Amino acid sequence: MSVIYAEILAGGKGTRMGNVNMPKQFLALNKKPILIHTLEKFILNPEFDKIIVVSPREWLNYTNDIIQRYIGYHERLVVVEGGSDRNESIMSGIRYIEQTFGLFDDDYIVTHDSVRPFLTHRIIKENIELVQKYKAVDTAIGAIDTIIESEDGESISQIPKRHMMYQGQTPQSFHIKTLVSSYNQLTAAQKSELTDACKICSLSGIDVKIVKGEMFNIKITTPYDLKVANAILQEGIAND
Ligand SMILES: Nc1ccn([C@@H]2O[C@H](COP(=O)(O)OP(=O)(O)OP(=O)(O)O)[C@@H](O)[C@H]2O)c(=O)n1
Ligand SMILES: O=P(O)(O)OC[C@@H](O)[C@@H](O)[C@@H](O)CO
Repeated sequence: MSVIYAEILAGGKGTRMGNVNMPKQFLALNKKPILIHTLEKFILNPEFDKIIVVSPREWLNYTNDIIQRYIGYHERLVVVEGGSDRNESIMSGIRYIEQTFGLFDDDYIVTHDSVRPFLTHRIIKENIELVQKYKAVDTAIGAIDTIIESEDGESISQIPKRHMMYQGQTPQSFHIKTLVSSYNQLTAAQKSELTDACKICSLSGIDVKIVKGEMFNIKITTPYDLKVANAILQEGIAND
């Protein structure tokens, strides 16, 4: 019997959001913290046995307070301390699972950026379905613009075929033991270059399947993104 965990990544500082008084995942979107918008999507899916929120150490109490205020006590929800970078935060949540419940061969985890509040129930459902078959799943949208690669930021090194290019989103979902064993094989240098979690598996030669994302499943990173997010809400663009 599979156990499906959700891990909501809220352990960042949000530096690209500029001079705000709190990490961006706690900023209000239509009078409710971004994190709460995201959490509500996961709570609505009964397939998650546990929903783990990873938060910066100095914001743990605040995270629990806003959950209490906007959601109330929820037996499947738990807040634990994140890590020094995004993948260390993922591993921190997995350490909590191992220490609290143990790790078993049919344990899976759906990891998601807390600052992507517009993910849909379809995306969640397809991640849960595919990860139990294929061990690693990414959520991505086909590139709209032509992607160019530049090694020096001044001239183009190559222009890949656009129809083969995608932009990664989240959720990113994994067979937990596969993710952990792949991560433990990486060097510090390999880990430092990662900007997502699926590359942990692809570097180990594991086939990572793709779930189709949505253009509106944006990651709120800069003040511009926050304006876009408000427009998405006001215009009712994000539909399930
Ligand atoms: N140590 C970290 C770093 C990031 N994240 C989470 O990973 C998601 C995507 O990361 P990003 O958008 O880069 O968030 P920040 O690292 O907070 O942003 P910045 O790079 O601007 O500081 C966010 O929900 C963030 O909270 C995390 O859980 N733990
Ligand atoms: O931590 P950062 O926000 O810099 O990057 C995270 C992104 O890479 C992640 O949200 C997806 O794009 C992964 O495909």
